Amino acid sequence: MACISFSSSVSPSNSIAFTMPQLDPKDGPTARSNRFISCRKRGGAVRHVATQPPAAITIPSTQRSEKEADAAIKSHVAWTSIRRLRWEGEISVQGEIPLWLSGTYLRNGPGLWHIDDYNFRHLFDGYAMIVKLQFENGRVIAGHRQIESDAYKAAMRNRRLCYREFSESPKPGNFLFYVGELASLFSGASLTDNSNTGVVRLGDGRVLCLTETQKGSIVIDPETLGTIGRFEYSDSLGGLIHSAHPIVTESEFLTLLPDLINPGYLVVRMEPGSNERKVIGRVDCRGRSAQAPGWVHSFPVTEHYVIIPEMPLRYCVHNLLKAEPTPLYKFQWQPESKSYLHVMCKASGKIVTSVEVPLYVTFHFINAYEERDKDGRMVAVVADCCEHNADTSILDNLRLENLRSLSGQDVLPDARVGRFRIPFDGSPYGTLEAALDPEEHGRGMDMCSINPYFLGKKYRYAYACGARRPCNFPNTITKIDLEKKTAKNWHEEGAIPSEPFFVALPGATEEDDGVVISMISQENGDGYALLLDGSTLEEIARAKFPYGLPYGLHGCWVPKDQKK
Ligand SMILES: CC1=C(/C=C/C(C)=C/C=C/C(C)=C/C=C/C=C(C)/C=C/C=O)C(C)(C)CCC1
Ligand SMILES: [Fe+2]
Repeated sequence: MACISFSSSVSPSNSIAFTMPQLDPKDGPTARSNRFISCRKRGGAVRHVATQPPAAITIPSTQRSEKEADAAIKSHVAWTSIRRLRWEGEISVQGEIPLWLSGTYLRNGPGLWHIDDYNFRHLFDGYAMIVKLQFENGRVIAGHRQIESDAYKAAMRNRRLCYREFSESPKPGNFLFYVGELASLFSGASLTDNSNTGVVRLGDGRVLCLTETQKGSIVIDPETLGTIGRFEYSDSLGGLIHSAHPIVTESEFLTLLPDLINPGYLVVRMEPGSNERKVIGRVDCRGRSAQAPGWVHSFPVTEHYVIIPEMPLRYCVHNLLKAEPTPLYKFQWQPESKSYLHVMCKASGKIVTSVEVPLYVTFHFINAYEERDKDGRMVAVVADCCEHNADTSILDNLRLENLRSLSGQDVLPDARVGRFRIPFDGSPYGTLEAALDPEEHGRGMDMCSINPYFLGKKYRYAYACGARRPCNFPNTITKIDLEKKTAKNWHEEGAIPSEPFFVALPGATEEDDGVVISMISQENGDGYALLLDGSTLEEIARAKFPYGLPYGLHGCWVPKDQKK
């Protein structure tokens, strides 16, 4: 296998060497209390020195600001670009992996945050990298690979940014250089297809990497991690963007398409084996003063309903096309437009209720369920999310400069499990409260998963990343008990865990019977895959990677024999 390495290293002469990967034809078509049940001290150096220094372009540190240079030296591996385009190999296991765990965990996320000496600004700008953990008979084959989106390939070929990323925009000259027509600036052609936010396995076995642009839906091979090609939606629904988190089950793919022209949302459904989305229904935005729909990074469903969030953090068409970054990137905060939740019947597409709720900021809904009275009549919908206290500052917190330079400082904004209750008695208002005392999880809360069997049903447990303060980023794996209103937290000093992903024991009778998988980026530059017991949150096993892992976002599970 071709392993092309590049470095972001500090040489003794105090100059910073950056070498970027070049596409190689061989690479394919291209409460500090006893709630913390585990806490190991791991010290270590934080200098990152390239193992295979290829022809490096050496840039004297004087060409970069002191702050940037300092951040590059001290940067945690979680915020450091991956050094190799791809790798695969067996990794050794400490502990015991249950033999029933048979299949592949895939995790997607940004892996490359620079082009030569040009450094990206934001965590969400990085070029997508997919990581796999293939579990078989207690062994683990691991690997990673860059996703070959058009945006990534164009950047590698032209050694410059060619598409609009989350916070980065190509200089007009660069874009025209690449695409060549001014009209494209206003057509959406300039938006990225860098599918770095998540990965889903469709009911028919196809695996898609996703971002918020529809064109950024990319089919990959779950075994080789190779990019197969763009997932072409065969309908004519149009539009540029969709929710980054469709609801995917064995029988359907549900998603929301925000309408940026006539503010509203289409709720659409796609069957396994098909590329055609069919409209279930449409809801118009209620925020009268707003000219755009609220950002829908994710949304929840119950057994019979789709919940459409209309958040006061709204898309901004103007910002989508602006060359320079704006404080809220592609969005604007419009509290005067208020917050709403709309409830659509999955079967009829009709809006059954729409309520105003307190202002909120969420990226990730956890789950939702229907509350019924003793006669089976609908009383309310309950919807839970990782809620940022109606404060958008988390987006700024996730700028790479902050992540790299504020490590150990207590700057992570507070978050909670926000529980919405949407009454079905005709009341125009819903409520939003913390589902448990946020101190239980250190007032950090994001990157959640549940037992997928409980999707849309009354549930008790959620797994997420919480905080052990002081910290500038969530640094615990937290199991939330929504019934007892308590949390158990796993923490290791200096470690940054990625989203804890729950895999249920086949035939389990308890909701938390299974394992939790997370990938850990360590302070000393190393990384490992971690398996926790879903019930006790005790460590079952860990398997060390031969290199440090950059932070990743969301994952999915591909059971064995259902990969294709
Ligand atoms: C919005 C548009 C785009 C890109 C959107 C992207 C890449 C959004 C990614 C959002 C993510 C990963 C949110 C995760 C939040 C995690 C949090 C808050 C964790 C907090 C920890 O405390 C483009 C595709 C660039 C263009 C169209 C519009
Ligand atoms: Fe997400």
